Amino acid sequence: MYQPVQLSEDIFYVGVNDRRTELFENMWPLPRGVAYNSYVIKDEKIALLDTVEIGQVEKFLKKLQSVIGDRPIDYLIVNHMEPDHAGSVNLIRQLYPDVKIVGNKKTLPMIEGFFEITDNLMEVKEGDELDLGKHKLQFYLAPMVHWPETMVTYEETQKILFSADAFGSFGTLDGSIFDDEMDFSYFHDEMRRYYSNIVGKYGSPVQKALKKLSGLDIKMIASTHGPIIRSHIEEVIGMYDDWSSFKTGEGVVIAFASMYGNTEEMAEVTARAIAEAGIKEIRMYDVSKTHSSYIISDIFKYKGLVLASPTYSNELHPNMEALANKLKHMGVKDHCLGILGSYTWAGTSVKRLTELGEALKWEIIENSVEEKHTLKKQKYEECRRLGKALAEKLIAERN
Ligand SMILES: Cc1cc2nc3c(=O)[nH]c(=O)nc-3n(C[C@H](O)[C@H](O)[C@H](O)COP(=O)(O)O)c2cc1C
Repeated sequence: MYQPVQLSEDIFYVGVNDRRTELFENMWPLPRGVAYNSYVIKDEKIALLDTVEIGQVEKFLKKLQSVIGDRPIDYLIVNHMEPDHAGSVNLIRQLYPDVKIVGNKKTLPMIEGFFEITDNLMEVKEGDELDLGKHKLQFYLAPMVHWPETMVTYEETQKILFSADAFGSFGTLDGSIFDDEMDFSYFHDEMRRYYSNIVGKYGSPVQKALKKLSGLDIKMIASTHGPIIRSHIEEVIGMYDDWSSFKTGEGVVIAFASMYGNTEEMAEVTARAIAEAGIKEIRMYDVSKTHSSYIISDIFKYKGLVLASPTYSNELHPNMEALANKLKHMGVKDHCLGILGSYTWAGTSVKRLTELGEALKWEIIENSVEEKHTLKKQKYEECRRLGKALAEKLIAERN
């Protein structure tokens, strides 16, 4: 039996926690689980806003029915078609055969494609309004945040933005559902890891959506993952603005690959020089130990980056190659890059990392360091110089 959670007198949270799934999208680790949020508005008409991942449907239906009892659902608003939210659409339709499924012109073909549902569909356009009685819903398209059909729904009377995946976070809602019921800073890292890895490629569509929504008076943001935000609205909009415009802070991520420790030693020496030059935020990651989602999340936070890799079969170390490919695929912008490499007979890792930095139009710190065999005096000094130069570049940008 679940206690209903109210956003307002007639608007309820009916989302669920998933603490069992190891990998979100079978890719991203979930050490703190994930919440699939769904909401229901109980008015003259009943509207359900998004559903949940199908594996969680039993809990979801219990919650939903504890709110609406025997009343039918009139509208199912599909803000986003990803299966973690649209996964239960078919079942809702079977249980409530008269429900009208509401989406935009990109949603409805997906409803047909995924569920073979072709009737009782209702297409809405930018700015359209749906009257539920006391409550009125407005729809705004947010294409490529981060799927093409994504839209958000604004409830006018309570001024709640149902924002689909935007402003979402990994992590379950452990009793506290609203940001002011918890230490919200606990969610910052998981929110950024969610944004950077899932949405991060689509900075410019996010910017467009933020501009579009800036005219709305928003009192609450109800995303499909993570806490409902009502006390940190400006802060999270600011965070999204920074991340989507690739605005970073002072600090350095050092990501290295190393089989025998030669490249790691170069990274350590460089890190020490960066610290001595006055940079306080340094995050060093072994790409073979730490999942790339955490490294990418910190790359979205800090401007400085050092990539260090041995040459491996004439290429980058495979785990560095994987990270490099993700960064390239995401089009991560505006970083200062220091490059380190180690080899034994013919080095190519520095060349490859330079190509990556150039492809992403990053500022590459001069004099990348490539050492043959173990680290010796001359290259040791070069690593120190590189670290100092990177730190000075970041410090020069203060204010
Ligand atoms: C499987 C394998 C492939 C390698 N391929 C190359 C190569 O193509 N060119 C080269 O110069 N060194 C190559 N090496 C040597 C390493 O790049 C070199 O030992 C380097 O110093 C290792 O750095 P680490 O101690 O950080 O792992 C290879 C080593 C291994 C184990």
